[in-house]
Amino acid sequence: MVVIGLGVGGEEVGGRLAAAGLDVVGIEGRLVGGECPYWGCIPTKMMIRGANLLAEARRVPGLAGSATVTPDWGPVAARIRDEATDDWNDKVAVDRFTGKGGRFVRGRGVLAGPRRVRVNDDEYAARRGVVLATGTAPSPPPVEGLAGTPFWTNREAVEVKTLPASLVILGGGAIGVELAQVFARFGVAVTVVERSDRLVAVEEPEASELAATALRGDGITVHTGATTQRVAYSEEGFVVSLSDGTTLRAEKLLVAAGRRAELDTLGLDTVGLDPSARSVATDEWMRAGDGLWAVGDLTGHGAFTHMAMYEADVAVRDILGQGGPPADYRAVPRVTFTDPEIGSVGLTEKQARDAGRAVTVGTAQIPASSRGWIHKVGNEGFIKLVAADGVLVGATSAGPTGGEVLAALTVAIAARVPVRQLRHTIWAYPTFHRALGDALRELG
Ligand SMILES: Cc1cc2nc3c(=O)[nH]c(=O)nc-3n(C[C@H](O)[C@H](O)[C@H](O)COP(=O)(O)OP(=O)(O)OC[C@H]3O[C@@H](n4cnc5c(N)ncnc54)[C@H](O)[C@@H]3O)c2cc1C
Ligand SMILES: NC(=O)c1ccc[n+]([C@@H]2O[C@H](COP(=O)([O-])OP(=O)(O)OC[C@H]3O[C@@H](n4cnc5c(N)ncnc54)[C@H](O)[C@@H]3O)[C@@H](O)[C@H]2O)c1
Repeated sequence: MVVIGLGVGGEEVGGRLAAAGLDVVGIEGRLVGGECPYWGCIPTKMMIRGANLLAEARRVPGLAGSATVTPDWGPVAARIRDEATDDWNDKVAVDRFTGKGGRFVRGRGVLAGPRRVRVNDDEYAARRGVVLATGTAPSPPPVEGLAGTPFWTNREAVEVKTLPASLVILGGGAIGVELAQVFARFGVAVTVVERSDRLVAVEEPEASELAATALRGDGITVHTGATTQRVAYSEEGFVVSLSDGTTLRAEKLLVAAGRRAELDTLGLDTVGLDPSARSVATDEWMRAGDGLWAVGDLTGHGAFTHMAMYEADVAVRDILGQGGPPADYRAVPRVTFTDPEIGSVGLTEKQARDAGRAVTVGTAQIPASSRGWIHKVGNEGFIKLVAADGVLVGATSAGPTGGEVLAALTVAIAARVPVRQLRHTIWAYPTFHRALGDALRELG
């Protein structure tokens, strides 16, 4: 086998196939492990951990005495270097892969025909096949003046050692809102510019509203429905002009306006696939063609580490002929790690209605629950359930532990637990997840 891209998905596929005794060549252009450990999930969640500690300390007055909070980015930057990324060195990860029997090649792999891959000046012919796992890269929007300026992507934002005084963020999706809150809580003057009419627009409208309220509560200026007309850069920093006449000035500019799979340079045409496509289409066994599999971000099923791991598992079982269930995307969970956390799984109410389902909805507010009331400051959040044909088809769990509460909802959707059974389930008192019972009672 040849695996192109040893990020989250590729390392899992390549490592497991090598450990099973197959002859595996793994090709990686940057760092083995991919975006998640070096510039994604792990370092950003370390940043969020620091930011949330500051926010909790600021909540001490009125509940537990007084606290003097002095933010310092130093420990966060050090932890990212020392504990998360080894200063962006992947020796440990490369050794992990070769230790399982894989052959590692550093370079950019390109398909050169069915079961053939070119990398550096070599060409590899795979007897079994090729796995594509090349992920996604930041995709800056076509805004006049932006190209050529030293704007940040998530990579520079994670690598920052000294915080700027001010920051404009283009994009209010998952990256934009998570990092906006982090930097604001460390004292940066942050402005978020979002093109669509709400933040985290893939989520329920109630979640977008909650995110906007939370960000504004952290002193962040939020512009939604905003068109960025022009970006200019000089020694004094960035000037971002919006089409409504607003001019924003900031020391740094973070572009978090989406990511895309770089498929045009992957040689897809040599295996009969469209190099201008946004994603690589697969069947339910992650097969993209004869002797060709694709896993992770580039399949377009959801750009999450747990999705890359899930698809890697399906592909490995298919390649090794181990059987088990094929890919099922009914219960894909996702968590945006703002404070409050916004977890969701399955369909939104609108998606379910647009699919022609006869939908019922139930909601409960976390502050109105016993635990929310006890928690007091920082208790914002809600549960929203979307049901059709007697089972849940979608749910949102937002709150101080929104991502954790989501687990029960993911199981309910994945296992098609009947709503009538959920209604008669005992939810421990006084937990945040007990609000599920309230939302179930509201379900029409
Ligand atoms: C800031 C940020 C925060 C995130 N937070 C979360 C989170 O909290 N939870 C979550 O679930 N997900 C999160 N994600 C998403 C998560 O990082 C991705 O979904 C995950 O990394 C996808 O894994 P992958 O294997 O598909 O791609 P990647 O991890 O991107 O790996 C692809 C690898 O392929 C390599 N490559 C590309 N082209 C070639 C080529 N031609 N030849 C050789 N190598 C190549 C790349 O260098 C890369 O190492 C976050 C992402 C970002 C950017
Ligand atoms: N907690 C998590 O699981 C997590 C965290 C971060 C990232 N991720 C993954 O990484 C992916 C990429 O994150 P992202 O936030 O870059 O993308 P995104 O697609 O989630 O959000 C991008 C946002 O930018 C907006 N936008 C696009 N062009 C714009 C412009 N010119 N001006 C202003 N706004 C503009 C879009 O409307 C959208 O809301 C996510 O989809 C997610 O799957 C996951």
